Amino acid sequence: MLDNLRVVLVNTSHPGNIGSAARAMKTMGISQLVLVDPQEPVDGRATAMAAGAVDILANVKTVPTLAEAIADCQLVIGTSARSRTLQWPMLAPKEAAAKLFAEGQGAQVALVFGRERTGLTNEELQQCQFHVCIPANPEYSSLNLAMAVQTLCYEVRQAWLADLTTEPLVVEAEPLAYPSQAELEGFYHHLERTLTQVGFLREDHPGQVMNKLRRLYNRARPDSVELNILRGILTAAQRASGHEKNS
Ligand SMILES: C[S@@+](CC[C@H](N)C(=O)[O-])C[C@H]1O[C@@H](n2cnc3c(N)ncnc32)[C@H](O)[C@@H]1O
Repeated sequence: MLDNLRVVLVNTSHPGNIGSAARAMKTMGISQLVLVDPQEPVDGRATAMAAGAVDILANVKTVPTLAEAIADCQLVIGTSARSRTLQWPMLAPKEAAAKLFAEGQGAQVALVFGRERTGLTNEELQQCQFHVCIPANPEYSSLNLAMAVQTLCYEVRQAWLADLTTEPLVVEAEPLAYPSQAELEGFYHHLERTLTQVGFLREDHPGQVMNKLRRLYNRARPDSVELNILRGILTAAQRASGHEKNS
């Protein structure tokens, strides 16, 4: 499973932190590192901090947007040191690790970390299905980026180790297939377009409706079949209101 887990670092400002994060990952047996629009590329400072984890840096993937980094992921968990205005489904580190481990057996999963100074933006956090917060000292809860990577990767490793020592469960039902992040984004675009076409959303004044709907669907976590039904409903609503499917 640990091969299906990717650690995503968004817009890092210091290459040394990329190296330290790589080292933290390698000690926990996790190797997929994706950088979203780093302010400085991997360089000698990153290599120095990575120590024996330079292989992770050699295989690092760099992409321009978070959407691209997580498009093929079935589960995306964002990390944050503080609570935001719009509350999102929150997991404790152990719960997040258990989910990443369970779903990572058959699909790509991601753990997303934010900028050293400002963390993840609300828009980035809203692209994640769950948030995880390391319950640190409330008076000083912001860990250094690589320390946060270390702590959460450690929890994932514990989930993996616990599984190695327990008897396999007898699985009777087919596991649910969840849509990828790209399919979910396609649904949200379709939903927003349809709600605008039927006059529920105002293009010039959309407010917080879409963010709240994202939160609602994140809570419900539709599987792939359910998402297709929802898209079918949207298409029918578009047709009934005289709009073409792709208009
Ligand atoms: C130095 S922190 C950024 C702090 C930023 N002021 C904020 O409030 O998000 C850099 C990154 O480390 C991770 N991090 C730090 N402390 C964390 C915590 N207590 N729980 C979860 N993630 C944490 C997050 O990914 C965060 O974006």
